[in-house]
Amino acid sequence: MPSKDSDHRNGPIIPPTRWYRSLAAAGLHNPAVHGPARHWLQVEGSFTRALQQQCRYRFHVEVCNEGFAVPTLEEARRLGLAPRQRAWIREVRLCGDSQPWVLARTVIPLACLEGKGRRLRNLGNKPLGAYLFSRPEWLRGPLETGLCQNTDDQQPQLARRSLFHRGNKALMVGEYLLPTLYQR
Ligand SMILES: C=C(O[C@@H]1C=C(C(=O)O)C=C[C@H]1O)C(=O)O
Repeated sequence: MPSKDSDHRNGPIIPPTRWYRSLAAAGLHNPAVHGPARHWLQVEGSFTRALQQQCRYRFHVEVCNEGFAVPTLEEARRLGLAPRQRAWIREVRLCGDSQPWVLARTVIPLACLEGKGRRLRNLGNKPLGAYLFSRPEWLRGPLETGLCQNTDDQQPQLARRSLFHRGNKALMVGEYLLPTLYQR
């Protein structure tokens, strides 16, 4: 997938991340999960909605990359996909009051794009959360906590992700918190 953000000069990028089943498990490796980011790592319901509530004047979604691409091996395993199987991958910045607050990466397997799911390819700047949370057939699984593997303090350090299920189909949403969100 062509990347518009192939280096840090263009702003934060989605880093390699190690995923844990719970906040407590991640906390054994990095106690920062219990700091000011903790609230955001545990938000239930729509993350978009929670961010909108923090804005003084404007929330918006900026699409960075969107298209068919091969998920990482770890993502493919988590979603039960064959290695090298392509999926629709959407990477965005969730911005509050014109500042990037969260980077998000969503992996949508081909099976999810069939039928009504084809709309998932045409979200543009509309938040995915508005789509998922207005359709009761989509159910969220448990939240995982991620520890990002980099040292630059402008980059995401902590993340969360979950699968959304519709029947036997699932897509995966990862949200990478930028320090600008929780160090305000
Ligand atoms: C899953 C949600 O959707 C949000 C919107 C996204 C997008 O538009 O690509 C990505 C991740 C989310 O934080 C949510 O609001 O909970």
